[in-house]
Amino acid sequence: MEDAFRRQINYLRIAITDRCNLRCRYCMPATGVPLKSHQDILRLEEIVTIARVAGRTGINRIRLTGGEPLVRKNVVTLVRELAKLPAIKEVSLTTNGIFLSGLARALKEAGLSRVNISLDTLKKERYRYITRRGNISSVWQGIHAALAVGLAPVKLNVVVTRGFNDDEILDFARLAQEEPLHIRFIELMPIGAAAASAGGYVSMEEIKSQISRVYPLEPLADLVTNGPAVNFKVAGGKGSIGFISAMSSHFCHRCNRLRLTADGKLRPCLYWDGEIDIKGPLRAGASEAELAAIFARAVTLKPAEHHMETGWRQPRVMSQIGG
Ligand SMILES: Nc1nc2c(ncn2[C@@H]2O[C@H](COP(=O)(O)OP(=O)(O)OP(=O)(O)O)[C@@H](O)[C@H]2O)c(=O)[nH]1
Ligand SMILES: C[S@@+](CC[C@H](N)C(=O)[O-])C[C@H]1O[C@@H](n2cnc3c(N)ncnc32)[C@H](O)[C@@H]1O
Ligand code: SF4
Ligand code: SF4
Repeated sequence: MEDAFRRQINYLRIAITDRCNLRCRYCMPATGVPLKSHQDILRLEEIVTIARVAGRTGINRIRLTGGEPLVRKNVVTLVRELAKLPAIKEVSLTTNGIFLSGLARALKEAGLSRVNISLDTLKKERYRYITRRGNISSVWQGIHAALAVGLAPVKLNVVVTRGFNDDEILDFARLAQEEPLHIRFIELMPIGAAAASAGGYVSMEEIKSQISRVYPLEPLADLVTNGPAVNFKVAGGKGSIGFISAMSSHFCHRCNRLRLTADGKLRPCLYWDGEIDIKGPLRAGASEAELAAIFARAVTLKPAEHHMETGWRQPRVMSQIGG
């Protein structure tokens, strides 16, 4: 589908749960967020129906996110059903990695293509601090399991926060040189729990110039991606380095996506709060053609770009949108 700004929309991010086993400080409050009832959350077969309809409208790549997608019961079955849909060329996953080691093989066998794993620090105590409860060893077990079963390329998402983990930029760059890991530095977006951080992000240019002084970077075109990262090779390295510059140099002009929230709303943009209910019509018996028309309407509502610099006045936090 083409939107009003001539962008091709072919990618759907599905938040399969609003629950999470962590409480990352920039993502949600310490107390968590009020969870939707079981009844309000899309059932797995409903997600598959919506994905099949999405396929009719030109969506051919799906990413599962959340909340934490691996806390959803039967996530492997869901991946298997989605990967079987003829129109869908790729099913990928964004996860905090804590439960990945036990699921990686089954996910791969079910048809998952690849994983992005969130890891903001290499230090055990810092990891516990930023996630308010996580054990970094479990994440490393997940990363190794993903590499072992071939959920490649394995990407690590690193949200950089000034004064917290910006002293680890070179350590992550070294990791990209020594291991087949693709490190993506993400500018902190002032959304949800991070709403007060507008302007406080560490820019891609700042990170890149710090890295370039030690590790020469060359543009890299062939890393599998459906997303906003700009990627570089580290000279002589096994992995790569990417930048997701949502704030300093946004990529909205090449936006290709819609989002589906766990409670069944189609969201045309990460930032804007316009949402269209698709769960209601689905449960009321709408045909697949009628549901496809809802997708088409969501695409027409996509804005040209975000305006995160003007703040965040919405009730949702990031875990309720899926990142
Ligand atoms: N501003 C903005 N940020 C996004 C968008 N999509 C993803 N992000 C952010 O990019 C970061 C990485 O997202 P991932 O879930 O790993 O997905 P991706 O980078 O699109 O995935 P690849 O296909 O591997 O490139 C997260 O912090 C997301 O919140 C988007 O449409 N707009
Ligand atoms: C909301 S999480 C959901 C998936 C999974 N729980 C995880 O952490 O990977 C998706 C991505 O959004 C990122 N994220 C969350 N809040 C963010 C913010 N305010 N700015 C930038 N990225 C953010 C996370 O670091 C993660 O990589
Ligand atoms: S970033 Fe992911 S792991 Fe962390 S609290 Fe948000 S949803 Fe959970
Ligand atoms: S902020 Fe909105 S318009 Fe910009 S890339 Fe993300 S979803 Fe697309």
